[in-house]
Amino acid sequence: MLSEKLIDSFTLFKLQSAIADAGLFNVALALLAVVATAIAADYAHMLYLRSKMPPGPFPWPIVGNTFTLPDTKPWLYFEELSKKYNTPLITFWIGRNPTIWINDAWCAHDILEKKAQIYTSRPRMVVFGELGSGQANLVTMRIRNQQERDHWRIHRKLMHVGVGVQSVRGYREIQNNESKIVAYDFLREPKEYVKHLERYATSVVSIIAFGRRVASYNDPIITEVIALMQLAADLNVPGKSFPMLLETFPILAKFPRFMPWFKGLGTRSQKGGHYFFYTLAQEAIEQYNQKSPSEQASMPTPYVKTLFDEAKKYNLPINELSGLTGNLFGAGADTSSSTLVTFVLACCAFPDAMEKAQAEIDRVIGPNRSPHWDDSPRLPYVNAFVKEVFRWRSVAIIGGQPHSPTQDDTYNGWLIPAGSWVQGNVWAIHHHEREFPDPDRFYPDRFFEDNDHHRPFPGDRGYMTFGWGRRVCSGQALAEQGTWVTVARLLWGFNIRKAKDPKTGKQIDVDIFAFTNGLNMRPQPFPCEIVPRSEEIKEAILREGEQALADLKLHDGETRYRMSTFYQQQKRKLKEEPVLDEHGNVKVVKVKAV
Ligand code: HEM
Repeated sequence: MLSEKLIDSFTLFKLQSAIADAGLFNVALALLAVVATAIAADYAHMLYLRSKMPPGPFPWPIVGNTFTLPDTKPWLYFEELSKKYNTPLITFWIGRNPTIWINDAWCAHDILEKKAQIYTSRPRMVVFGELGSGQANLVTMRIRNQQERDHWRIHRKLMHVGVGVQSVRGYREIQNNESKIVAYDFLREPKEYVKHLERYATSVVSIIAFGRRVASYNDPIITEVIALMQLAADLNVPGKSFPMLLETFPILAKFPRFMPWFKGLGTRSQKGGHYFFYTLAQEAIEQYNQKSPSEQASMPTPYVKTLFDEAKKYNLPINELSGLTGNLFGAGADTSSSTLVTFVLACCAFPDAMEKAQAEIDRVIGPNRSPHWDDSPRLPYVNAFVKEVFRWRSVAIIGGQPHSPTQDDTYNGWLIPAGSWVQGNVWAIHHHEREFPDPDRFYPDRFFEDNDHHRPFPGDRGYMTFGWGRRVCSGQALAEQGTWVTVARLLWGFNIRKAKDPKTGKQIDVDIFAFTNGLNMRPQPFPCEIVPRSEEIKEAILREGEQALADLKLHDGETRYRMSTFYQQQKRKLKEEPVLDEHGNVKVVKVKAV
C-alpha cells in the first residue's frame, strides 16, 4: 500500500515538474493537438463510412447533420431528401451515428423483411433505450448476442400469448361490444368523438390485460396514463433540441438527472412507474380470483394472470413483467384510437368514399343491425376502406422504433454498418406516387386490381403500417380486428361530415395535413358533424348499445390506484430500488389506495 502511494506521489510530482518544464501554454497546446487529432481521426472515419453508405447531406464533425433537422415532422424532410438524391435510402448523421432512412416500400421489404434475421435488433437509443425502458421492455430491447436474442424471444412469446393471432379471436366479443358502445356514445355526445374513441381503445386493452372495463373517458387510466404515453411519443422523434439532442451528445446522459437537458424525461423516482403496472396487475389477479367459477368461465382470463403464471418458467424480474403489461396501454391504446380519429377525418374530407361504403353496407346489411366480421367477405369496399385508413395517414409514421443490423450488410452496393439505426419512413413509403398515385387522396378503390390507381406493393396487405420482419407489431391482429369492426359499424350508423359554421351555415373545411408531431401522429382537433343515418339505424344503435353495456357488466370494476398519487407515494418510499419479499413480490409498492 505504502509503495503504491509513493509511486502515485512520484508520478504526480513528475507530471508537475514536466508541466513546469514545458510551460503551461505548451501543455495546453499539446492537449489541444491531441483532441484535434482525435476529432480529425473520428471525422475521417465518418467520411470513410459515408463514402460507402447510401447518399445524404454532408455531415459535420461530432454533430453530423443533427442541426439541419427541421423543428417538426422530420419524415417530410427525409421524403424530400430521398427525392432530391433520387435514392430510396438516405444516410443522415445524428451526431456521430449514421441513421438510414428507408423511403421506399420495395427497399423496406428487401431489407427488413427478407433479411429479417439480421435486422431484428434495435440500435443504441440513448433517450428511449438507456434512459428509458432499455433492455427491460420488448419495444426497445436490443439483440447483440444469443443470450439477448433468447431473452427477446421470451418477451415476444409472452406478448403472443396475450395478443397473438389465435388469442385475439377470443376477444372478438369484447371488441364488438365496446365498438357498439362507441356508436351509442356517438349518438349521445357526438362532439366528444375523440374521447369516445380513446375510451374504446383503452377499455379493450384494459379488459384483455386486467379484466377491467374503462367505462368513462374521465377514468384516470386515460387522463393520466394515456396522456403520459402520448407525451412520450411526442418526445420520441429525432430532433435538434433536448432531450432528443442527447442522441447527438450521448456523453451528457452520464450527468446527474437534475441537469436541464433531461427535462421532460421524468425523474429517477418516476422509474418506479414501472411498478404501477405491476401493482395494477396484482390487483387484477386478486379481483379475478375473487370471482365465482361461473363468472370466471364467462370471461377470458385476464392476460396478466396468464402472463404471471407463464413468466414463472422464465423467472422474469418485476420491471419486465410490468413492461409487458404496460405495453398494452403504451403501444396499443393511443395507436388504435388515433387511427380511428384519422378515419373520422377521412370521412369529413372525402365524403364520396364514405357514401360508397355506406351504399355497399346498405345493400348487404340493411338498417336493423350493425355489421359483424362474418359480413366481411361480402363487404369488399369496406375492406378496402379500412386498408386505406391504415395507408392514408398511418399513425406510426416512422414505423415505430428503428431496427438495426447485427452485422455489416450491403444493399444496392451501399454499406449498412452493424449497429446503425435503420428507420422505415412510413410517410414516404405510403406517399410514394409510384405505389399510390395521388397519395393524399383517400381513395379505397386503389386496392382493387382493376382500378387505374392500383399498383403492385410488396406483401399481401397493401400497407406497412405495422412494421416489419420479426419486430412487426405484436398487437397487429388485435388492432386490425378492432379497426375493421369499428369503422364498418360507424360507416353503417352515421353520416360523418364537416361541421357547419352556426352563423353562416357553411361547412368548415378540414385540413388533411394538420397532424400532430409525435412518433404516433393523429389529426389536430377538428370539429365535425356526426348524425345517425336514419331513425331505424338510430333505434338499432340504441338497442345494440344497451345490450352491449349489459353484456360487458361483468367487466365493470374499480382500480384503487392512480398513477399520479402512486408516483408521489413511491417518491417517498422508493429512494432506493424496490425491495422484494421472499415470494419475489415488491414490498414497497403497496402504496395506499385512493
Ligand atoms: C393501429 C394500431 C397499431 C399500430 C399502427 C401499431 C404499429 C406498430 C409499429 C409500427 C411497431 C414497430 C414495428 C417494427 O419495429 O418494425 C409496433 C410495435 C409494437 N406494437 Fe404495435 N401498433 C398498433 C397497436 C398495437 C397494439 C393494440 C398492441 C398491443 C396490444 C401493440 C403492441 C406492440 C408491441 C409490444 C410492439 C413492439 C414489438 C417488438 O419490438 O418486438 N401495438 N407497433
